[in-house]
Amino acid sequence: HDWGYGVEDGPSLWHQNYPIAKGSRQSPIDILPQTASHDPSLGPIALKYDQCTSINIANNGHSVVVEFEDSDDRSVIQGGPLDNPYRLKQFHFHWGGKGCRGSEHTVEGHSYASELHLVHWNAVKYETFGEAATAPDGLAVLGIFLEGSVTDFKSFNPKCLLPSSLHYWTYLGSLTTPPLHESVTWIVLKEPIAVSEKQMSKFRMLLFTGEEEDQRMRMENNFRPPQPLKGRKVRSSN
Ligand SMILES: NS(=O)(=O)c1nc2c(F)c(F)c(F)c(F)c2s1
Ligand SMILES: [Zn+2]
Repeated sequence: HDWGYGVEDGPSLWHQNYPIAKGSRQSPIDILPQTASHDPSLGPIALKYDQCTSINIANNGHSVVVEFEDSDDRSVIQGGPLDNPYRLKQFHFHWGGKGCRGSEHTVEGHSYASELHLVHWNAVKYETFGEAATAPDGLAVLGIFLEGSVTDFKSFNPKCLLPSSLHYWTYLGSLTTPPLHESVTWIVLKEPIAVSEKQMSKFRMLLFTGEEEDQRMRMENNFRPPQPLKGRKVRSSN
């Protein structure tokens, strides 16, 4: 891969191969709740994951990704800032090496141990995920913070990964990994979910490299730091 999270290929160098890294709607951002404008026209988000069909789970060298069958509207997110339903394509995580750094979005400078991204695409307007991924209203990613605490969570359907409250912040942004397309309507839930240190340690056992490579690189700190807001408005649901 021509990018990573190390000293030679990390986020501060991505602009060399991906100039949009310095674009006007990059993600993640630091969310300031006090300056987020409450928008009463923002309705609740609706998640329909009941018939969700996961296909596989893989280590793609940057994260652990669970892919879903997206040939129809069986698993969609709609409502909130979205004008039509967006189909669930995959979910994946970002995390740190230890402690509470690891999330991509931060809230008043506060990081969480990890961040779950549920990636959806606008199949009403676009034929394929690839096409949607380059369109300004092509993707909707639901971000959920994971906070370390002593609890356990069972194997899951994404539905049970959700916190009790679906209150959210929303803003127009980008993919947080190359190609960094500015195609994402971000919906970040305010309430984190709890995961145990044991679960976090399982993430950290994943490798950036293949098992067979001699330099076993532990996968950790696979998060991009917050990017300039550049005049964007962050809106808050009620
Ligand atoms: N971290 S993210 O913004 O949710 C996110 N990045 C990417 C990405 F770079 C891709 F190439 C891709 F195919 C994705 F589906 C996502 S999803
Ligand atoms: Zn992500």
